[in-house]
Amino acid sequence: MSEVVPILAVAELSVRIAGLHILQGVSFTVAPSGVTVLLGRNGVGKTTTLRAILGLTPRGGEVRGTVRMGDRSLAGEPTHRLVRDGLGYVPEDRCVFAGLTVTENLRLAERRGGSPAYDRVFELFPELKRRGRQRAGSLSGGQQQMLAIGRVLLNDNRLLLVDEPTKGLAPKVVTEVAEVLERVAVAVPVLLVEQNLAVVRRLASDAVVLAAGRVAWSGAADELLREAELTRSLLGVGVAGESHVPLSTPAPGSAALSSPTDGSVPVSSSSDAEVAGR
Ligand SMILES: Nc1ncnc2c1ncn2[C@@H]1O[C@H](COP(=O)(O)OP(=O)(O)OP(=O)(O)O)[C@@H](O)[C@H]1O
Repeated sequence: MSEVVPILAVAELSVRIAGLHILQGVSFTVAPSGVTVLLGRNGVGKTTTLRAILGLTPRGGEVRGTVRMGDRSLAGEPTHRLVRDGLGYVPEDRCVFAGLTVTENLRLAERRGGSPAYDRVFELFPELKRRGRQRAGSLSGGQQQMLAIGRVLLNDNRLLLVDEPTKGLAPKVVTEVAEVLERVAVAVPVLLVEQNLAVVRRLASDAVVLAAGRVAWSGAADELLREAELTRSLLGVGVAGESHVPLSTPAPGSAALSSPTDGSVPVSSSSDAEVAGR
């Protein structure tokens, strides 16, 4: 059987910011299709990993290691070039332009665009078409998330990096976002940071778990989710038969200061399967 060539290969990635050694030799690959999920307790460095891949480490930060997309090294490449060449990014805080309309937000993001691209986005998100003249700042959190995802889909992507798209959203909207990502991932591989294990269960084929600045586990997502003890030890949560799946316990030794009750905790529900629409 021929070996699957990853779309992205991260090797020995180390990031130091403000004296903190946040990533300490992280290595993993992203499959050329489907969803690879990056997991870990709060503050272990999931966002830092995505941002390092994109060349968005803050000024003064130190990045070591290699990142390759296909046969190309991404190290030292400016972010705008990576994006132009097909690395799409949906950031955690969505970053829509609040004072601009939905249509203006989409226009700003478009590199190639054209009506087929808009048709594709509006087919996935009919609401964006209906709300074209509404200011993005007045959209609900779920609608802003749809705009953030729709915006990146206006362009041709080889890989999408999506950071906690369901954070802070109501269960029904979590389901809608999961459905959209499922459809998106048919065409484009996705590296997804996600805290909601019901969404992970629905979408992810592969999983990478970070702990204390390193990869603590990687493999098939269903294997991780099947092993309650493994999930508990890596993520601090139980899965099988449990009603909800918060991953909000800071990693031991992590520099995280984030609060488990800061509103960013993953959605809880009497049925996590229900939350993810399955
Ligand atoms: N610019 C920065 N300056 C100082 N510390 C930072 C900076 N960026 C990240 N950190 C610290 O690095 C650690 C990892 O942060 P990161 O946002 O990558 O974690 P995360 O796994 O995405 O967390 P969460 O699940 O809470 O979003 C945290 O302790 C954070 O406080």
